[in-house]
Amino acid sequence: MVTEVRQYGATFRLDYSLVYWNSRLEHEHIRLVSQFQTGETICDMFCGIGPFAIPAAQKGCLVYANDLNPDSVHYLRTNAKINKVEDHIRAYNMDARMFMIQLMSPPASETMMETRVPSLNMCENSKSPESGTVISENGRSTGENEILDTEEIVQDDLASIIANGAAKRRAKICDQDQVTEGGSTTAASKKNRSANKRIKSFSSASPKTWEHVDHVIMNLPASALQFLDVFEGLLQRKYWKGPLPWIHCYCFIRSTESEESILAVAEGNIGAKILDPVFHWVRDVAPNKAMFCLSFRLPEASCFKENATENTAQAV
Ligand SMILES: C[S@@+](CC[C@H](N)C(=O)[O-])C[C@H]1O[C@@H](n2cnc3c(N)ncnc32)[C@H](O)[C@@H]1O
Repeated sequence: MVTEVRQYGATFRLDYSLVYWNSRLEHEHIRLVSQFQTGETICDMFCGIGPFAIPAAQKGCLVYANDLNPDSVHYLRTNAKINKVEDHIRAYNMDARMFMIQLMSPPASETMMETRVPSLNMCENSKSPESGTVISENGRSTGENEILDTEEIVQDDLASIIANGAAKRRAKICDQDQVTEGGSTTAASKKNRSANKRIKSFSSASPKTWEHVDHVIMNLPASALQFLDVFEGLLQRKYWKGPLPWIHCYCFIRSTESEESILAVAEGNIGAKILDPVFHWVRDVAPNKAMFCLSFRLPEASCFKENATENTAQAV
């Protein structure tokens, strides 16, 4: 059932049977976006059909928006067009951990004139490395995701990345014209050539996400806390410029839990102490359960951990 809803001046087209939508979050979407400044770079790890991404883009932010549900990404793109903000939105269809790893990995050819920008590896065609990673909050279809059309992420590495935690990985991005799909290899050179043309056409205008992003949105309240481990060792100190990003991680707090216990879980997953956390009550979802947004600046001790280890190893 395709319908259109309006939120604060933006129009959203969606099919309720295929994607997640909750009108009760309207105020929260706008509250968070009001914290963003024009020109900032935003990563939305669980974007749905774009209720954060579209207003942020309307505000003049550049938004890297990802969802594992291909139908969500389809409607995200549709909504970007309807609201005339396509230029400010980069859409991805992959697992949220892989999305962050890919965005934050500098391309091998950083120093070359023609920089390949992993952040532009947008997923009309992308493959989730773990089909089992769809969380029930996606609301709907798990759908088979597609294939990365410009770069190959080696599947074994991705599996070990997830298994070992973000601190032990760096996604491999290869300069090959072939894309591996579930063990078989598909020739994709023609497709890649056209994709690369697309990349070159706007890579100069895109910020280097491995150098800076301002905010990361994680609205998957039942399990976003578990995804915080992706930040451990995610950034490379030698590339990063400016302040570290704000993380906005949605979660549920039950009557048996407290802000302190949730913070302990977040710190355990991120592998560092979180300074000055801000808990914002969003809404009660049940008599004993409320939705909150935990916002904090990514701790240096977490995101540069891998580099610290590497440096130590080198020194030895
Ligand atoms: C609670 S909805 C939030 C959607 C949107 N941000 C909003 O506020 O309406 C969570 C979204 O996360 C997506 N999702 C679930 N598991 C995911 C994963 N592992 N990686 C990326 N997206 C995922 C779902 O498809 C769903 O659209």
